[in-house]
Amino acid sequence: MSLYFDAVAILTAPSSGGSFKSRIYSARNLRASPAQIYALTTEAAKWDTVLADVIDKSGILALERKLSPLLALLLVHDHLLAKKGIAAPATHTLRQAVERHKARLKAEFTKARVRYGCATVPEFKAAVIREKRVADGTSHFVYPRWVRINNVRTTLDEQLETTFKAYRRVETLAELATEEEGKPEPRLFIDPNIPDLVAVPFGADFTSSAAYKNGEIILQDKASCFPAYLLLGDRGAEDAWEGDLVDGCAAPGNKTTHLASLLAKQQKGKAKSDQMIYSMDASTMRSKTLQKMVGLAGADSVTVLQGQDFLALDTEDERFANVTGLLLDPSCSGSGIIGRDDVPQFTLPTSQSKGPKSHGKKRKREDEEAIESKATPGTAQAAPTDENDIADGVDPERLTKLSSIQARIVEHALGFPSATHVTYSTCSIHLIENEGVVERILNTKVAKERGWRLLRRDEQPDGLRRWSKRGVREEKPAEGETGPSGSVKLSDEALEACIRSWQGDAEGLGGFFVAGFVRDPTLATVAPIETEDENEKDEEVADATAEEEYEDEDEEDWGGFSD
Ligand SMILES: C[S@@+](CC[C@H](N)C(=O)[O-])C[C@H]1O[C@@H](n2cnc3c(N)ncnc32)[C@H](O)[C@@H]1O
Repeated sequence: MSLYFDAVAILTAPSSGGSFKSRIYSARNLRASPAQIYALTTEAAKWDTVLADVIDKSGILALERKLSPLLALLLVHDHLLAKKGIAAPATHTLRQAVERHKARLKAEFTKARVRYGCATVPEFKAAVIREKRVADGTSHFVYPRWVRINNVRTTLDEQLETTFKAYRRVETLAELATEEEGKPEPRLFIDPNIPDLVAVPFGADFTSSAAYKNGEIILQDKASCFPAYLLLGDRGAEDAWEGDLVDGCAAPGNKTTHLASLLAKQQKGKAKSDQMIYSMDASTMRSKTLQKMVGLAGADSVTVLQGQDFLALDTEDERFANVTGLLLDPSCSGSGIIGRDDVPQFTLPTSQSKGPKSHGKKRKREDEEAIESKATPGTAQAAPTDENDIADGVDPERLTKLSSIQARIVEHALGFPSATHVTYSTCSIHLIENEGVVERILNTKVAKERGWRLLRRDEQPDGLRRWSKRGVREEKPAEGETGPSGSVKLSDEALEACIRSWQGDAEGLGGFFVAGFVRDPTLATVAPIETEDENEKDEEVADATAEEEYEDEDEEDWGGFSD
């Protein structure tokens, strides 16, 4: 089936649970690539009110009987806004049904842009998005576009002089959301917590900039930058990180490339180091994305182990003898991701045609088959929200299984012979996947035997020490709602060591959790300690691992998309 018919089918199917993205990736019977369907539907949804108006005013639904309102909206989106236009041969009947009216459509679109007082399409897009946020009551949330500077290829100063030259620096995040008359002024906020991270207004689009295409800048949400910074900190050339690193659950590669960037910065001015970053992902498809992103970022220090299950990595393997730091960001419920469960809702054109003439139920198969998936925008990097594509939902059983795997993964990391620092992170808001895993880890045999403890707040890198959102002791559903609940028995100091972020506040982030573990030989016990019934634990983990499907294994080759 074609891109547009697939998109219509996905958008009109009854909900089968899970996030919109996971529904696309797990759907069978689709002809177009899931990445293209996702990009088309999410992009078109941003423009729905404008496109519905343009279609209504141009009157094409009354004239083109083959077009349903939703199909017309998707086709007109690509006709007016996709670089290559509609993804179908020029002779295709549906493409012709839209292109016959191109002068009218273009004129109505231009009139709409002028009505919004915008000189360019990107400005128009930003204005439309702003208007929608006011309409749905989320305009007070600040969700900027976060941009990380890749020190492997460039520096913050260099980018301020080039990519962001026309940007005016503002002192607060809120100023990025300020409404302005006429042409919005490009504004830039330099983040006070994460080095080399900046924020720009949400509508800013860098996907066609040289810096983005060359991997000099990487679109990565702020909270997603916490783990690598927590691991490698504010070191300089004098006290640079020693030893190799492992990123055990790495695709699409945001945190791996961040590790490489931090190492590159620490080593500036020093002779080329032979330090290695071993980066892996159990999913072979996602490993390809990882490999691409590492290449784009110029991260030569990274060796990608494609399709490698971190749990199957032999801690005693000689290659890893010098691994001192590990970053673990395993699959999680993704409950902290903004807009995760939103199936795009479309405002549709209203002037409907009287319906297809005689094709009826037997819509011409050739129509569908002739449409090829070639026009939906593709970009060079992963979108920030691509980090967690697998698990979803708040089914308590699922959360318990996820937390078992998460704990098992961190526990495995603590067993690397030379490891001194480990970080564990999720983009989940649930206690069981966060503080619950930390509590479990601190009670493991390996943690006690080897003297692992939490990296205290006062030991954390400056920017994270100053971050105020910390671990929680209890999770309770809000009044009148159902949801996971639970509590942990961690000390106040341990909860202060845990770092959190939440959706819907003035920080401009989604829900995220990270904790650092550090090995303190003075705490190591001599005799092994049994903390749990080992057999029972192994069985539980084996069950959970067996059920942790890599749903994305069927993904077609990743084409990338902007959010
Ligand atoms: C949250 S995503 C990682 C995002 C990544 N750290 C980033 O910043 O771009 C979790 C990844 O862990 C991978 N994964 C899950 N279990 C794994 C395992 N046992 N070994 C290796 N990778 C695993 C999944 O395939 C998925 O790509």
